[in-house]
Amino acid sequence: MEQFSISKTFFPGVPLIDLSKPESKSQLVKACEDFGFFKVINHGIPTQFITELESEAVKFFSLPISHKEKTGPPDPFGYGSKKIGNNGDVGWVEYLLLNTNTQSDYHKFASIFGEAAEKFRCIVNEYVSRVKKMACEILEMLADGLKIQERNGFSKLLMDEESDSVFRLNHYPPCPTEFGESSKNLIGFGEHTDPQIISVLRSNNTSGLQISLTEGNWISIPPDSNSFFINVGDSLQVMTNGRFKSVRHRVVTNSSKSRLSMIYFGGPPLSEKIAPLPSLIKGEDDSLYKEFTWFEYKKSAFKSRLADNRLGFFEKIAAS
Ligand SMILES: C=C1C[C@]23C[C@H]1CC[C@H]2[C@@]12CCC[C@@](C)(C(=O)O1)[C@H]2[C@@H]3C(=O)O
Ligand SMILES: O=C(O)CCC(=O)C(=O)O
Ligand SMILES: [Fe+2]
Repeated sequence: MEQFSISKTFFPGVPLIDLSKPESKSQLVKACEDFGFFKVINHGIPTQFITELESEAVKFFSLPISHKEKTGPPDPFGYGSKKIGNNGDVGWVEYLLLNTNTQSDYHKFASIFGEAAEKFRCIVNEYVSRVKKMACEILEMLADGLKIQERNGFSKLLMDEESDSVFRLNHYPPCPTEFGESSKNLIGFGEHTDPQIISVLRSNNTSGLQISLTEGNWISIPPDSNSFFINVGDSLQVMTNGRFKSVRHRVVTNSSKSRLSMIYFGGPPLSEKIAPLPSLIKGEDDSLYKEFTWFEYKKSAFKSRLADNRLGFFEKIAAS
């Protein structure tokens, strides 16, 4: 028993997956089963699209607060600072939440960027479409690796015109304190799991991201601005009937450098039923989860606190 728990908490390091290698398919499946978290290289996204967006983001966050606030509060899209969600969570972070399918937020940016608003939106759109394509390729390799008949079983949900996906820019300013060391554990973004199917994160070279594989133990993830970090979301955990794990993660502040991250959250259409794929269970009765749509899950998620176990509410209680 003792040995088991030790081996369960042993973390050999972030799985590094080279998407150009044929063996990456089985490595992806293993990483999703073991940790729900991995890093990809040879992802095919030219650096130019990443650095261009990064410099737009830097420009945006360096605007005076009064300007930035004109694009907020996040309703749910727009600029937000410190407050995360609607239920009392706060962090040492400012962010921009954007819709990936419509330009409904465009007017908000036009008011502060003027003509540059169009350029900003173009750069975001270009980046999002590339990252989404990569996310779909990964989801197809995963479906293949799980021997699901429909290779696009997961990816079609992101490809759907109605896909409810989100894009986020997070900026964590340096968080100095008079007491030096004590700023080490300040929270930038509180612990949580992402509700969607898959999240694709790119950050600058400032540390802060941590994942938790066992309660209360946090593993710092070394930053790498040339790679993408991928994490399994709650919806993919459900669609694989718990075989893939939605990873708990958080961001702690840095006392001297600012961290900038950009994240694509690939989600299904609102009306989509989230349930284990038939080939991953013997019968409907073997689903670990009650039936729900993405709309229902999202609604419930937005009523929760960041750290809540959102899936718990949708788990079937084993008959005693
Ligand atoms: C307390 C919160 C804040 C939430 C909703 C709810 C639970 C989880 C948070 C996230 C995490 C992933 C991106 C996001 C956009 C999402 O879909 O779920 C976030 C959202 C927000 O930052 O507004
Ligand atoms: O900003 C980061 O690096 C991660 C933030 C995060 O987990 C999120 O926005 O869901
Ligand atoms: Fe997250």
